[in-house]
Amino acid sequence: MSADYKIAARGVSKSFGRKHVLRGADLLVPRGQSTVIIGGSGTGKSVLLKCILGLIEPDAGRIEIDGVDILKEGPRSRRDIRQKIGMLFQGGALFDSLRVWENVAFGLMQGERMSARDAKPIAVQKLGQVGLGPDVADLFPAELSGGMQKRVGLARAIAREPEILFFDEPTTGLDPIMAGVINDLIRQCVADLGATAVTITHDMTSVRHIADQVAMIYQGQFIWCGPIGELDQSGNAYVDQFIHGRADGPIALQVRSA
Ligand SMILES: Nc1ncnc2c1ncn2[C@@H]1O[C@H](COP(=O)(O)OP(=O)(O)OP(=O)(O)O)[C@@H](O)[C@H]1O
Repeated sequence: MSADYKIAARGVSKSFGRKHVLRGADLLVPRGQSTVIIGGSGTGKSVLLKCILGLIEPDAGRIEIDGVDILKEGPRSRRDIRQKIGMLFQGGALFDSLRVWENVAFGLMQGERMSARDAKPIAVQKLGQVGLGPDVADLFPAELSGGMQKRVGLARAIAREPEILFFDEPTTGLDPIMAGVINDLIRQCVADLGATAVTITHDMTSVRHIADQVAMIYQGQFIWCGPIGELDQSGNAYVDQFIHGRADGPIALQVRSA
């Protein structure tokens, strides 16, 4: 049954001390589609992606990738599974001491043992895909604007053409035109490479542009999941309030009563 899904997270829970961040989160990610996770700040979206990536160990639940429960696998197998995933972290997470092209080519050179000579042209081509010219390749991250660093992070995520792509707020800090370019690129990765994409974003324009499926998380659980075409008629008051950015509604009431 899970084989229809590239990723199946079931009953995933994670607490940090007394803070219960994920409380039995269930998320099914269809193969070769673009899933977008929406939800308020601090609701556990990044923590869930990090659990799937194996960077955070959940307290309970199952996480299957291609039908394999990764939580039951040993370190080597987990590493192999992680190789399938390209990730754009929220802050870019670039290596300051490496040049831009070395950052982009990092996975190619470390994971696939490609020589610098072979990897550099691929890095330059990926930089081109995110709208950065070859002159940027030899710079260091500190010499770039925040938006440019984000695009470098994106080029790094897609460099190895992974089967799974995670994007944590890919358009935050970008101007609207560049955000459009990045949204197109995410769609292109899914359409042309057949990748399975999971994106976290607060940008509703982006949601409508890139999502096949939308999942909304609230208080550590997924409370609605459906095709993008049904988002406006979800019949869920929490979803409605969130997508329209209304101050009043069940979410605000929860905040006030907290
Ligand atoms: N390693 C950690 N140790 C302790 N607390 C953590 C850790 N990682 C995350 N948290 C806490 O878990 C909660 C959820 O964090 P998370 O980054 O998943 O939120 P988010 O939904 O991605 O929010 P945003 O939209 O603001 O990025 C936060 O309160 C955060 O402080």
